[in-house]
Amino acid sequence: MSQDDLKRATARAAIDHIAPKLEADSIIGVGTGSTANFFIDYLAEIKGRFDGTVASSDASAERLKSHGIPVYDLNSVDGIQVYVDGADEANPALELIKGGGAALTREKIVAACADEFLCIADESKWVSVLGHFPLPVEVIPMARSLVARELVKLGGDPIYRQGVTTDNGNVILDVYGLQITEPEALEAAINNLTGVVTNGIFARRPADILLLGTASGVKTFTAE
Ligand SMILES: O=C[C@H](O)[C@H](O)[C@H](O)COP(=O)(O)O
Repeated sequence: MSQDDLKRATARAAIDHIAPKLEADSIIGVGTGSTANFFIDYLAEIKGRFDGTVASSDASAERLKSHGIPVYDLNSVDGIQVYVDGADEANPALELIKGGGAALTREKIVAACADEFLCIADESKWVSVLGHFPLPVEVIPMARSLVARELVKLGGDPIYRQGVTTDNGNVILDVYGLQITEPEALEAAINNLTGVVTNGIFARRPADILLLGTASGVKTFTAE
């Protein structure tokens, strides 16, 4: 089975998970990335069984609209029933690293609004300790060097992601070399640096459920 097959399987499982709970006024939060894209394509098969979506990126909004699925501004909806998104890493507490596609800030905002956060990922994303994947940090452009120096003091090796501007007009530093043994503390410490918009650790708001695509089928995890 290819990695894409595993992503498709977990995206399909997400549809099976949410479909029975949908109502005519349901709003679904939709994430960003290749796994989320498979989810969007399957979501099109059940459009009309929910009201619409809130997207975590311009790219996902465009893909949703291309399928004729309504996309709302977050400020115009009362709540989000479920948020479905991929991840770059997930640990047994369902804490995540996200932002490989530079969408981390809007993803974190939509996740924070959601009653349930359903993470969909292939088994390559499963780790015991977060940090092998370089941690994305969204930074106000003029603060890039300042924040990079502070990240070095925290033990990381930040690399500027050349040529990438986020949907919010900011830049990304990818931080290598972190062994994230205390995700919630590091998430808070990095977010507290002047010039940081947010970082890709999702520990304050971890996933509620992880659907992990494996060679032996999709496995369901809840936080330990
Ligand atoms: O910014 C991007 C998001 O955090 C993605 O959810 C994450 O990078 C996983 O993407 P993919 O499903 O393509 O592996």
